[in-house]
Amino acid sequence: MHTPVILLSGFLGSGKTTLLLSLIEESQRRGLRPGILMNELGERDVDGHILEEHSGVQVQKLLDGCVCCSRKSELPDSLLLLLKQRPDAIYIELTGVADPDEIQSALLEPAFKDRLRLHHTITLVDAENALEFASRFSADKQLVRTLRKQLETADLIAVNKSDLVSSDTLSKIEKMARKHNEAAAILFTTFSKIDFPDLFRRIAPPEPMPSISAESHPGTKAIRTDHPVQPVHDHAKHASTQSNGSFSNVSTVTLTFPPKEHFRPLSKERLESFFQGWGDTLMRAKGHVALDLDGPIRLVQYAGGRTAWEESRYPGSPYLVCIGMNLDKTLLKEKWNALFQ
Ligand SMILES: Nc1nc2c(ncn2[C@@H]2O[C@H](COP(=O)(O)OP(=O)(O)OP(=O)(O)O)[C@@H](O)[C@H]2O)c(=O)[nH]1
Repeated sequence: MHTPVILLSGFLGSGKTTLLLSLIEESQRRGLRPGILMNELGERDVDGHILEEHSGVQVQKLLDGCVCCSRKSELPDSLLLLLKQRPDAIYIELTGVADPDEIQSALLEPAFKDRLRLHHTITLVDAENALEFASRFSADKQLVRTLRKQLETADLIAVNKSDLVSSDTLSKIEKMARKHNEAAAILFTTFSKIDFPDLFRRIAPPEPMPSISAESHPGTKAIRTDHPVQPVHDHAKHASTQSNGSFSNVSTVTLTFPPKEHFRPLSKERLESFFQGWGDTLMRAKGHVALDLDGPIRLVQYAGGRTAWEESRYPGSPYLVCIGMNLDKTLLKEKWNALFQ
């Protein structure tokens, strides 16, 4: 029997974890047992903790690098571990700078081709920022190419964060996505809410369905399912550009909080302007942070230039993961330390 696999792709902060959480919750409602694999660029597992906290599921994690290149050799073992749990489906959240092609070809390796089938590759697009990506990241050709590959390889493109933009912008994004992918269904989503009944068809074994259609914007096409995956073997080239477990010019820095005696309370506004101060070089920040010594730990998410705050039950020491392009790590750490002086 082939276990269906859903790949979740899309740039940093586009809404992959939000979608994964919904997929898990919907699976639980349907009595399905999913196996989850999360890949994070950073060495700390912010998203895995969010998922475990909200859904109670165990998540298989690959941290500190990208599963499509520097962590690629670990993918088979992770998949085998997941298969041992006999899941009804496997959901894999890729990093924001991963090329889904590489994972699709890994599923065709002899160890998996009779055990796994690609059910969907969903690429999330951050509607508020997607139109500027090519010019904003023009210094990093490989990143721009990867973002294009994320569109090209999807069979479902979810233009997410559509609450933050006008319908005119959505139309422009649809055109841009269509230019790279003629066949994918294109949906417009808020908080990654996509049409679950369609997505879940053919995961539940007793419900065979010949084809799947997506609730879509006018002009979108049906989702192709179980589409043939062509092996692509340029990951060696991809991996050779790696340094410090990061993709091209994208790297991560984990910031920790000072000890009690050096801790000075931090306001939300100060932390938000710390993020803003880096301009486009800081693409994403997320972590479980402490604003004062006796207050609660909070989850902070900086993505696409916006900061969101949520409650957190994270039991460990606070930290913040920063992901950026050409990040000056020394300066970042210096400015971080200065926040507490
Ligand atoms: N306004 C708005 N915010 C959203 C939407 N979808 C997700 N977010 C927020 O955007 C932030 C990033 O969402 P995630 O789901 O963590 O994005 P991601 O793609 O998993 O991020 P990485 O794994 O770091 O690449 C979070 O604060 C979400 O709550 C949306 O449709 N509208």
